[in-house]
Amino acid sequence: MGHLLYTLGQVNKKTMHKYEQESKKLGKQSFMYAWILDETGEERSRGITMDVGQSKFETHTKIVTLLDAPGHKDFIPNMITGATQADVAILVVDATRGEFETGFEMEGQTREHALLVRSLGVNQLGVVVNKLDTVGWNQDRFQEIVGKLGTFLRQAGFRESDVTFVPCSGLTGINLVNPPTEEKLLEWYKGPTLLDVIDNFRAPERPITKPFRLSVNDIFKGTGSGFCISGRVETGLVETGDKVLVQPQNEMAVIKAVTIDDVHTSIAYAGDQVSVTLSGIEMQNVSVGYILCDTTQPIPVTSRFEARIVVFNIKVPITKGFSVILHHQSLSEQAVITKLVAQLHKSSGEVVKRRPRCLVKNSNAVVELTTSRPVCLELYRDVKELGRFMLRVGGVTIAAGLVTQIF
Ligand SMILES: Nc1nc2c(ncn2[C@@H]2O[C@H](COP(=O)(O)OP(=O)(O)OP(=O)(O)O)[C@@H](O)[C@H]2O)c(=O)[nH]1
Repeated sequence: MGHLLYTLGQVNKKTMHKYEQESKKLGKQSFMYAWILDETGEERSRGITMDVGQSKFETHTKIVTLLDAPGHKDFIPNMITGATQADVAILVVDATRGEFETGFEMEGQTREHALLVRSLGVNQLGVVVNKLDTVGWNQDRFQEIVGKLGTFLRQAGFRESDVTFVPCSGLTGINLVNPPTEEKLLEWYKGPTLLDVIDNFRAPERPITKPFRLSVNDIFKGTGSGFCISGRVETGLVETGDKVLVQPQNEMAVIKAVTIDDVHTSIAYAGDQVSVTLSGIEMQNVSVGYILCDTTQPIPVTSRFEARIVVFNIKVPITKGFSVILHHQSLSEQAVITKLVAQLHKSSGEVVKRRPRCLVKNSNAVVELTTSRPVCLELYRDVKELGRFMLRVGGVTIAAGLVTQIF
């Protein structure tokens, strides 16, 4: 993605030259493009993304916000933060022999990432089959990956027509932005570049007529009075001067300023990534994961709710009293599965068993959850974006869920 941004002119030559020199000094020159999005010293020295990097670029038909999410399994909570804000996703796999296989095995991250983005509501996917230069642009290798991953993605709930595979080399830049000149690739590939794939995504519909909700992803001191929070407007719209309710804190605040991409604006709509300056509330009373919302139609706050869950490939069956971490937007909160209400048929959704003793891998169920502190949730049928969540245990995602009832 760093190389794509550079080719699109989003990074100036001087900065790129600096990254090249500095990465060379550390013996990590091959990471010079990764440094465009990995900005912290630790990310650069370890050579991995840890937090969500954000940047912007344009295609023929769209202005795109890129959220570069970490791939390493230690940073899945950050990846979830990125994925919950995403309309579409690009899944990058390494075509090098052995590397794709490692990522695709049971414990690898390729499956988990694909399942997570699908469970979080992303249904259009571009799959970058990267590093094809390491296998001499071999068509059979590309097809092998398309075959294996394609089958898995269909099982994960992606429609075949919504998934596009694209052969690339992030290092050399081949087939990222410009049509390839590499002879070995041209022999068999006539498809889109990565930028074309992004340009061809359908723009999602924005729920701008629903009551205002903004999920807080970051909090920081601004330059003037008050402080700033950044996040995505999930539903509705927000204007400078608006009074908003900060939940679950149940405190009022005033929007002093709204900025999108560092430019002041008076109004922001559902789907916009924004920073807003808040006043009338103490900075320490706002946390990541909180929701700013409409004062007359506030978001429900609860510690007990019912949900339909899809259980992933777990080793230990889920029983009543099971402790989990609930991931909802940017929030992670301790929770307990307090009731196993019913086990459902995987495809029809009909109840196959009431009050099951346990839930095994790959099953569907209705459960009741209790969180240790109140959280902001919506019913999935009212606001999809705020009615979804993930459950994790010991660093592993065990289930994805939809809120069906709030108590
Ligand atoms: N040979 C080759 N190497 C590549 C290619 N793309 C990336 N690399 C190298 O792979 C390494 C990892 O690149 P990153 O961009 O940090 O990979 P990432 O997938 O973002 O990894 P995380 O930051 O952990 O999510 C760097 O040394 C890159 O130069 C490619 O197409 N061909």
